[in-house]
Amino acid sequence: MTETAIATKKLGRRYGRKWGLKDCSLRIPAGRVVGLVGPNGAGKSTLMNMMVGLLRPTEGELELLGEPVGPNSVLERVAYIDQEHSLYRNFKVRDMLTAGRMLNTRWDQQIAVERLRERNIPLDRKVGELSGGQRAQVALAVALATTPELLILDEPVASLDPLARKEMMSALMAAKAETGCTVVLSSHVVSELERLCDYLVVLDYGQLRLVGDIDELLDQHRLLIGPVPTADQVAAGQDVVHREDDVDRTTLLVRGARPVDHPQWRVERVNLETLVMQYLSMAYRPTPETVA
Ligand SMILES: Nc1ncnc2c1ncn2[C@@H]1O[C@H](COP(=O)(O)OP(=O)(O)OP(=O)(O)O)[C@@H](O)[C@H]1O
Repeated sequence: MTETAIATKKLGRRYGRKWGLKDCSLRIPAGRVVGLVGPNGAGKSTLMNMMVGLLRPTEGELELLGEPVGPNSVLERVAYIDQEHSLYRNFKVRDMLTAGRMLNTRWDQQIAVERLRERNIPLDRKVGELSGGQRAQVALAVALATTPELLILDEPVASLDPLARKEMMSALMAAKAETGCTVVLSSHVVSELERLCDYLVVLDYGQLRLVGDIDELLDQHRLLIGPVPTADQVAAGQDVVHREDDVDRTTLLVRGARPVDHPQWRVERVNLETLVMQYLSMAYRPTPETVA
């Protein structure tokens, strides 16, 4: 097992004159559950598609599990589930397994069959006749039967109702616990990822905004809250990520908070949703090439 699941160096992808992702350098340890977060158009799918070999980088380097991404390479050790759950709707479930077996050298039929039996999903049913939640479970069973070391899911629960969402998330957590593989999943909704993920990547306008172990990120940041007139003075001694002025109080998100020597100011821990929202609303002006 390699220690690093994903390593990128100045990775970028351009569509015509516009960059979908630019200058992305990160290193993610193996065995983590990684939440890839950002608003519409942030570059999440662009990054994921490069990881699974569907898009070529325009510039930079990309290694998965210690190997550069390319045909007949590390991709055999990587499974991908896209937003449509990567299934042929006219195939019977059994046919999906046959296709999986023929296309993957690392295929383990028993993993798929057992998972589907546990969820009462009949093998002779057409994929298109299953519910959305069942289709998601078939996609996960097929992906896990390829015995991946890295499992990448592009918004796996976006199209599901709340119950199917919960079932898919539980199935993912159980699969992660059983196999120990690294999981990367994208979402717009931070609260959806909070219970599942222990590592975070935040993208916006094709730029990497924040990356790290979630507990460490939460420990490194604090909210300082106090009266507006003294805000400049307090902010001057801190590494301020984001500042919000209301009528009578200022909230500062700071990194590595230094002691605040001011009785009217209080220091609070930040939750993940606030942390991400404040990084996303940091003053940032996209360059002309990164906007449509
Ligand atoms: N095939 C394409 N041709 C031109 N521009 C593209 C193409 N695919 C993506 N883009 C642009 O690249 C940027 C990043 O898109 P991407 O799909 O990676 O974002 P995303 O974070 O996955 O968004 P969403 O959450 O809406 O799926 C966007 O501005 C998008 O318009």
